[in-house]
Formats: sequence, C-alpha cells, structure tokens
Amino acid sequence: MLQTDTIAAIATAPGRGGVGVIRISGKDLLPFAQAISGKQPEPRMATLAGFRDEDASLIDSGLVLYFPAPHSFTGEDVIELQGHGGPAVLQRLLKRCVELGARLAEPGEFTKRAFMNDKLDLAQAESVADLIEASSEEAAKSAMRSLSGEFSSQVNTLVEGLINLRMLVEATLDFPEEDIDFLEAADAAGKLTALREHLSRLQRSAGQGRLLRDGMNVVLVGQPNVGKSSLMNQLAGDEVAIVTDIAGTTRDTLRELIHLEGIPLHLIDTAGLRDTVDTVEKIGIERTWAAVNKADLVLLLVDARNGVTAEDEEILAKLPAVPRLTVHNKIDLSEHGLSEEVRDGEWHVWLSARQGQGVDLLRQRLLHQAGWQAGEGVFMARERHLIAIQMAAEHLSLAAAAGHQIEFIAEELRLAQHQLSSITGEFTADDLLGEIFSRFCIGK
Ligand SMILES: Nc1nc2c(c(=O)[nH]1)N(C=O)[C@@H](CNc1ccc(C(=O)N[C@@H](CCC(=O)O)C(=O)O)cc1)CN2
Ligand SMILES: Nc1nc2c(ncn2[C@@H]2O[C@H](COP(=O)(O)OP(=O)(O)OP(=O)(O)O)[C@@H](O)[C@H]2O)c(=O)[nH]1
Ligand SMILES: [Mg+2]
Repeated sequence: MLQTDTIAAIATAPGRGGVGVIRISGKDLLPFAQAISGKQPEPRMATLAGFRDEDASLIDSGLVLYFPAPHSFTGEDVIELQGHGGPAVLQRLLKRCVELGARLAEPGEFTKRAFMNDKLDLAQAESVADLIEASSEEAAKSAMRSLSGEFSSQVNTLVEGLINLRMLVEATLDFPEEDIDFLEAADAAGKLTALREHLSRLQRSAGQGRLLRDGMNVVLVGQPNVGKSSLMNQLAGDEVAIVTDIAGTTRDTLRELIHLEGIPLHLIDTAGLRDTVDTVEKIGIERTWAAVNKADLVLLLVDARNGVTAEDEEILAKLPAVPRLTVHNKIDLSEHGLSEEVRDGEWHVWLSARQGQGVDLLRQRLLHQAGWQAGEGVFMARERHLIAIQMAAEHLSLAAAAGHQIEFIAEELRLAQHQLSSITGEFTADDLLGEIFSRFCIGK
C-alpha cells in the first residue's frame, strides 16, 4: 500500500539559519518545480530561481534541485527549495507548496518512503533518526556505521546462514530415511554452532550501540551529608547542586546529563535518606525512591570514616535488584587512600568528592559497570534490535539442544530467522512501522 501523494516539509531545523530547505516528494514533480520557480530544473543540478507566490510576488530567491525518481532519497521525484533560512520565508514557501497540491509531511514520512521504496532497510532508516539525535561523536559514528548498512549486512549474513541450514534440515524432513546421517555428513551441528557464535558477537556490539544511544540512569543515594551533591558536582564539572554542611540540603531530585567516552549518563542527585518529620523532606525522600526504581546503576555513598554502617545496610536492603557501586567518600578526612576493591562480588571505590581524588577511578568504574568496552565496530542499535537478537539466540539454543527431533529443530530455526529478519524489516507489522517513524522529526 504505497502512498504517492505529494508531501512537503521544512527539512532544516526551526529557527534562523544561513539557508533553509523545503523538501517535496511525490510523483511527476516537474510541473510543480515549474510552478514555484518558473524554471524546469535539470536533474540533480543546482538552479538559481525566484520562488514566487500565486500573485507572482517574489517570496524568496534560492536554489531549486530536482531529483527524478527513482534516483532520490525517497525513491520518488524529489524537489528541494533551498531558500534563506528564516521562519517567515520558509513558512510562506511551504504554504505555497500546499497551494500547489502538496500536503504537510508527517514526522519521518520521507524516510518511511525511502524504506517503502527499498532505498533503506528498517535498521538503516532507524539509524537516520539516531544519527540526527546522536549526542556524542561516538554515538554519531556508530549511527553512521548502521546507516551505511554494516549492521544490516551482519544481520543479512546470519539470515542467509540460517536459510542454508534450514534447507538442510528441511530436506531431511522430506527424506526421513536419510535423516541423521545426512545432517552429520553436512556438519549441520557445526554450522549451527558457528551461527550461534556469530550471533553472540553481534549481540555484544549491538548492546554497546544501545548503550551509546540510550545511556544509563545513575542515581546517587545515601544518608544526608555523605557528599552526594558534592560528587554530582565533581562528575558534572559544575556547581549544579547546592552543597552545605547541613544534613538534608538536597530536597528534590536533580538531573544532569554527562558523557563518559560518548556514553550519556543521566546523573540523578537525591535527597539524603533518613527518618524525618519534615513534610518537604519526606516528599523529597519519596522522590529518591522513585528515582532509585528507575535506575540502571545505583551509587550508594557512605562516609569513609564510618564505612558501611547499619543505616547504610538498611538502605542497601531496600534497593531494587540493579547493579550498584558503593562509594566511600571523604577519604581526605580518613586514613584510607584512593583505591577500589571488590567485596562479596560488589565494587567499592574510595574517593574525595570535595577534593577530587579518586573521581577518575570512579569514572572508569562507571564505564566498566555500564559494560562499555572501547573499540571499533559498534553499531547503533535499539532495544527492539536487542530483543530480536536475544529471541533469535534463544531459538538457536533450543535448536542446539533438540538432539534428533528434526521437526523441532526446523521450527526453531524458522523462528530464529523470523526474529532476525524483523530487524531489517522484512516482515514488519504496520503498527510497528507507524511507531518507529512517528518518533522522527518533521522533515525527515
Ligand atoms: N540537500 C540535502 N542534503 C542532504 C539530504 C537531502 O535530502 N537533501 N539527505 C537526506 O537524508 C542526506 C543525504 N542523503 C541522501 C541519500 C540519497 C540521495 C539520493 O539522491 N540517492 C539516489 C542517488 C544516489 C547517487 O547519486 O549515488 C539513489 O539512491 O538512487 C540523496 C541524499 C543528508 N544531506
Ligand atoms: N572533607 C570533605 N568534605 C566533603 C566531601 N564531600 C562532601 N563534603 C562535605 O560534606 C558536606 C555535605 O556535602 P553534600 O554534598 O551537601 O552532601 P549530600 O549527601 O548531598 O547531603 P544531603 O543533600 O543533605 O543529603 C558539605 O559540607 C561538603 O563540603 C569530601 O570528600 N571531603
Ligand atoms: Mg545533597
């Protein structure tokens, strides 16, 4: 069900800029270009023209570009009007496009058409939005790797491998007398193992990409006065939170976005946890628990002079099952030097939030806890992709454990293939497409 009505949108960011672009996509757009610019632009050549209103008054003078189908971003005819980048001019130009029969494009509609016309697969289309949204150089690089098809081609290689294996397995279903010997001769088990290994490598790099895209919520908790806000300020490199020696200074949760090696960390400073009758502080503490329940990582701060006290143990007991790190703060007041150590399988770091010693150590520990391993080859990936990869891995492990139940193996391989194909959009429900593209910005 391909829509080919003409859509138009301002493609450049709102606000003022040197140049502003209107993009139009549809069928047979040459008359459209003629109507607005008075010229028949040569394909893929920049042509200077006056953009005129219905009454022939000049709206703007700019460049018109014409990309005839199918050699365009969307695969349809595309016209671009590159005018001056002011909101009033661009709005007038857009209004003129609508008078000439275009309708306003929905968010992501250009990219959706590119997907529908096989210019991009679904993972590539998603990476267009991720590239635009990228909040760090590393995130942008990994989105570009996905956009150029590296992620998709790994997925496709796996799908091809699965198809080959399925052909073997299904052939034995048709000729049961040969079954097991035939599969053994073709080394079906070895092929399955190789596919599972490839899939688990893909899972790792996609997991890293997801981290670059979504980052983590890191929540600082602890008793009043242990130095949560001081640590927040150190990590943020700015005085974002109020610090005083009065216990109960922080009342509200406070968020600050920082990047470590390109990974977005949403730091959340919270009200110190203690029994209190103060109404405002009570509400603050409720908010602390609400934040803790959305944490990907909890930093429990304790005073290095006392270590983990009974009160701290009480807090620990109430934490949800998320990874955590214990930070022993104020080493400048204790004999403890800066260091880190594993106790009962959990990391402890000693530092001074006020003076800064040990904060670099903590940064490294945070990256490690996040699962970050510096290196090339990270693809931008989304939760949706990770779930599909995980499900495919589960189907393959069921297939590997199925012994001689050939029908069962065949079915698990089929399901694994289906999951992987959903990443590049071979089988995709309309509502999922709607969901994916509606999150794009307008004009994309
Ligand atoms: N002015 C402008 N700049 C832009 C875009 C745009 O739409 N307009 N893009 C929008 O995202 C990005 C570039 N992406 C594009 C992708 C494909 C085609 C295109 O015309 N593809 C044809 C021809 C390929 C070729 O000549 O090699 C095709 O695929 O057939 C154009 C832009 C970023 N910069
Ligand atoms: N000597 C020393 N003092 C520190 C250190 N970190 C924090 N402090 C001091 O401890 C006091 C409390 O610090 P905050 O950062 O406000 O503590 P908090 O945990 O945010 O406290 P609440 O907001 O009340 O829960 C302030 O006087 C800080 O200057 C440190 O590493 N060394
Ligand atoms: Mg505080």
